[in-house]
Amino acid sequence: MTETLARLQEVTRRYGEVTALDTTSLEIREGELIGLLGPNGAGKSTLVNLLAGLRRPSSGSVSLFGGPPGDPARRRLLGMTPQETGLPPTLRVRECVDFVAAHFPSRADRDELLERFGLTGMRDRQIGGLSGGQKRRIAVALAFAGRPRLVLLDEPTTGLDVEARRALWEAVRAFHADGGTVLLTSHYLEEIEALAQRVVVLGKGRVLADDSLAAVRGMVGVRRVSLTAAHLPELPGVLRAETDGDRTHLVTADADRLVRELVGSGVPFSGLEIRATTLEEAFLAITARDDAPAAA
Ligand SMILES: Nc1ncnc2c1ncn2[C@@H]1O[C@H](COP(=O)(O)OP(=O)(O)OP(=O)(O)O)[C@@H](O)[C@H]1O
Repeated sequence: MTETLARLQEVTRRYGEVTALDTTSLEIREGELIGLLGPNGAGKSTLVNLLAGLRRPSSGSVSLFGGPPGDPARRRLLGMTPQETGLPPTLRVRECVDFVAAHFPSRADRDELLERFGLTGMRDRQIGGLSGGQKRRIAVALAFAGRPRLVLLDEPTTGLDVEARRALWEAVRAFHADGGTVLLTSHYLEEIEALAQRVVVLGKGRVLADDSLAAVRGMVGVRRVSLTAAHLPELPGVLRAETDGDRTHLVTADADRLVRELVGSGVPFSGLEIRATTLEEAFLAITARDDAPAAA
């Protein structure tokens, strides 16, 4: 049976009046690559910090490798890149990797690690002289320095250009292919689609969906209806509308009804296309549904 590496059970975390996580349960099993998706303030960082033992729950329980996350022996099996990191500016890149690795009993090969994250060319440079994106790449690489079993990456590629982002995805994939387990949060839906097998959608501190990428899309059943028309009447069930040149794109949970109404309205249109949604559209539909008043 696959081992559970980390678990939140009915966890609530409050900051004063704000409930950042609301009776949330989640299990991370060995070998998974989980994408944690949610709008600003959904509770993603709070969840990551609870798993890393940096915060304690207001109620409920959190376990990491079968015990309390604050326990140093357990923390040594965990790699983490928080949302914001400060790196010592006077250390050289290789020195910084060695310094972090020295805290772990099992260490990644430094030069291999630098190579994997595209940092070989800057190994002898002082961190203070590097760009924000370069520092971010180092901060992510450091999460892997102690050969962790589980890695938590909180928005790992924020601020990186496309090339650096792709290099980092490759490194995460390679770690996962070697049997590593990863939980990553991201605002880049493309990133979740590119990496994750399981998607957890958080909204207002609650798990709105926890399933495979395909299932999360299927669950909301959202379709994108595109057409060209000079003028469109009011149509039912439109979750979002966008125009792109002369094309109009309508996101809806009931494409059949929308098209019936459109045809019934007698308005001329052409180039009708209906397709499955991207994760972004599915995600917007899930969170929109959560905001909607309960059906009578
Ligand atoms: N230290 C804190 N003190 C007070 N409120 C906090 C604190 N940390 C988080 N919060 C609040 O808890 C809620 C969840 O925040 P959290 O940072 O976990 O969300 P997030 O999903 O990571 O957001 P983002 O995508 O913007 O990083 C927010 O309303 C936030 O303002």
